[in-house]
Amino acid sequence: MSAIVIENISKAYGPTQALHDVSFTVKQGELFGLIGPDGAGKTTLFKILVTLLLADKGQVTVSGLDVVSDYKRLRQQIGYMPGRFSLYQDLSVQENLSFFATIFGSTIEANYALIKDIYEQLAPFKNRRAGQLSGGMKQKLALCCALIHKPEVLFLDEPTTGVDAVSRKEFWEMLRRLKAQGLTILVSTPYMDEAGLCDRVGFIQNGQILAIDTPVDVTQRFKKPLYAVRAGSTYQLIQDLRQASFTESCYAFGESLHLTTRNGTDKQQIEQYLLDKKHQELEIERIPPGIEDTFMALMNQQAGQPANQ
Ligand SMILES: Nc1ncnc2c1ncn2[C@@H]1O[C@H](COP(=O)(O)OP(=O)(O)OP(=O)(O)O)[C@@H](O)[C@H]1O
Repeated sequence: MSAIVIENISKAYGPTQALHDVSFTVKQGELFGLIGPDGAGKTTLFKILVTLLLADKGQVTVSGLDVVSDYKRLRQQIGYMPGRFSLYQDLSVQENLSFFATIFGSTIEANYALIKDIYEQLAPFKNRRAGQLSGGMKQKLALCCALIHKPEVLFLDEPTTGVDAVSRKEFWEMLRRLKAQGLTILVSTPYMDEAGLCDRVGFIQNGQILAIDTPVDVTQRFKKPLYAVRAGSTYQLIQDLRQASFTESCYAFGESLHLTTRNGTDKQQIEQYLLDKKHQELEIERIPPGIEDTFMALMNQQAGQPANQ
């Protein structure tokens, strides 16, 4: 059964088309990741899903309730953690949590089981003002506040942006535990490494969904051979590869460059070209595509389309 059903949603702000005919569903109990760069339309979509913004066209139901006609009942059943400003900076940890419980007519004690794991990490700081917590702690408190009325569906808009790597990892472990308790979770992120932690991912760019699939299956859409290339001078390497007639795309990925070629150009031909250009310490390896490679290829495909498509 689907917990979230999005059908043909479009939204414009004046001349900016923020969402263009977006449709997809999220299954009950699923951890679904919406992956896309800044400005892709993630926040706009979240605001429509949590009843804070009206779409120009299309329909959405969450837990079987329409986001427009049933918005009051729906607000009781969803938790929303916006990208910013969800906490009262001058209230303490405990006061923030009590406040959010109270506005939903609940108490911290009533739903403590759901937040216990997370709240225990915050307990030593329960009298500290939210504004004085670290980024990672703020995220944990904001998550507790979004959970305190025991929602069925949780919407998390870029919860790990600006949070250190250790806290990001911990945050995703918390999400897996919440999923195990039956929650449906829709989470957005600009970080590709987090995509692999979701049950399914949707790629969004320029207000359009480019692909939806499991993290493993989505990489099957990347059909061309992919090579990781390294050399003594990465700067010169990228210049030369981008000028090569066989290059379709070439990006820096960590320490190496990821290269896709045209017309079946193989490893020997790439090597010969780079040796002719006097590159040293060359390493060329055929590699399987990752989620980020797939997203980049889909984005390029979209960019290559005429603007009216
Ligand atoms: N209130 C607004 N008025 C005008 N344009 C807006 C408004 N809100 C968003 N936009 C524009 O709509 C597009 C989608 O923005 P949105 O915030 O939904 O994207 P996003 O993927 O959440 O990105 P970010 O992470 O930067 O918030 C962008 O081009 C943005 O500039």
